[in-house]
Amino acid sequence: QIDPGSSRGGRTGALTPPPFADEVQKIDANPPKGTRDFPPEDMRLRSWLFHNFREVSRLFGFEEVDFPVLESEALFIRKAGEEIRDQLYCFEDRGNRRVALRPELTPSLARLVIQKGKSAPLPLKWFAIGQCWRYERMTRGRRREHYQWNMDIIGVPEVTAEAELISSTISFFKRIGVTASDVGFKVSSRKVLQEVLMSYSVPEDSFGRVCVIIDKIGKIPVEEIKKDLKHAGMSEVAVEDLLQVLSIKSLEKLEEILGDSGEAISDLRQLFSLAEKFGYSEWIQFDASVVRGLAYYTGIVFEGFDREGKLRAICGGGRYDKLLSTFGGDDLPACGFGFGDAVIVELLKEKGLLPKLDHQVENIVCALDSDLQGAAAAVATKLREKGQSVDLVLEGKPLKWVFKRAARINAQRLILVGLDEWQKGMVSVKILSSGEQYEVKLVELE
Ligand SMILES: OCc1cccc(Br)n1
Repeated sequence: QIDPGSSRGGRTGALTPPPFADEVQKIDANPPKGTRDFPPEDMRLRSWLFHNFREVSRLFGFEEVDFPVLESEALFIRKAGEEIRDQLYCFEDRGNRRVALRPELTPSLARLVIQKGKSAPLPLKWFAIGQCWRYERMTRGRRREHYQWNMDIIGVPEVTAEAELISSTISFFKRIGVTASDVGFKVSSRKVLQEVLMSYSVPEDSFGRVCVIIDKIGKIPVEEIKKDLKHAGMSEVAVEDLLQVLSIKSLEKLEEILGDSGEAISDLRQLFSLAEKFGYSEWIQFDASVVRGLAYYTGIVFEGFDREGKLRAICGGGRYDKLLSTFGGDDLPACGFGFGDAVIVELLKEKGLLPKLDHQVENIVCALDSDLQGAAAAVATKLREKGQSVDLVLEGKPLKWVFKRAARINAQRLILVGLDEWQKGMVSVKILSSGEQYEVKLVELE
């Protein structure tokens, strides 16, 4: 609030710099590199997206949770060489604590599950929508923040949990007009990998690291993949054999290699059978190469992709049965997915599925005389108390300006408060789409 006595107090006062500013410093109006503002038109799209995230979560009986954007850095320190670690947005706070802007939501969810302990009866079905951060070198011009929708089921060891989660993402796609011709899910299990690595006696503690390397297949040259795998302790033969297995695209072929008695095959067979019952078989396919880039997955993993192959993964997730115990919690089975807010919008643009979302107001209320500003406020309040949206014109403006604003905000009705009508307890109403105009008693204004 500027002191009315100051040089800027009155509307007509000369616009000289206020006494407290030693110099006028023009700030950079853009947000920090890699981050976005959400002006109204973008915020309407984001709100529409989040509304659909929330609606699907509600339909699946999930409860919303949230966590701080700032977490202890320790939550994300894993030694598997993940990209998410290299790009951690971390710093030391004024209390000399190592903290980080969360790069994902799952570790926070695991922390909250541990914190709640037995007070949160299993199974937990929680969802969250939160902003996640990474410090990406801007040479790649990529974003440093995005919003992620996460759905997680804690306490269910059966593959029914993964089948339910995939069903929820497909429900989301269908709600916004995306079909199985646009998007598919590659599904596999890290137990496939585990069974191959065990047959070559690759140490268990290399597992996470090997998964992170394999997730780079298709993103970096295969020679680099092979070099990294050998560096992670795999023999030449093991590497060749593993890459052979990862190229398998059918469960029958996989069974030939792994046999039909392992957990990997049994989990996958059960998942594909459940997909049939859920009615989404056309959306999913087995693809042994999908491992996802997070070290903590231990079983089924899945990834939503655009069938035209133009975009990065749209969403992804899987089972992470060991994460809670690595945080010192109980050995609880868990699975979940993350669904970012950016790639999906690129897909909607590609498919011409962006919704038309205009700002809309039911009423614009305007006093025809400055002495009636209070009366106009009373009319606005009455309508708002009836649940109607009102844009109240807050200053004396010519009618031409009012009509222009009414058009810009897509107002349905213009309500004019004029002296003659007001003295009769009436206002004049104009339906802007038809031009119909009438006077109505204030007490009867609906
Ligand atoms: O999908 C990985 C990720 C994490 C944080 C921020 C952004 Br943008 N992307």
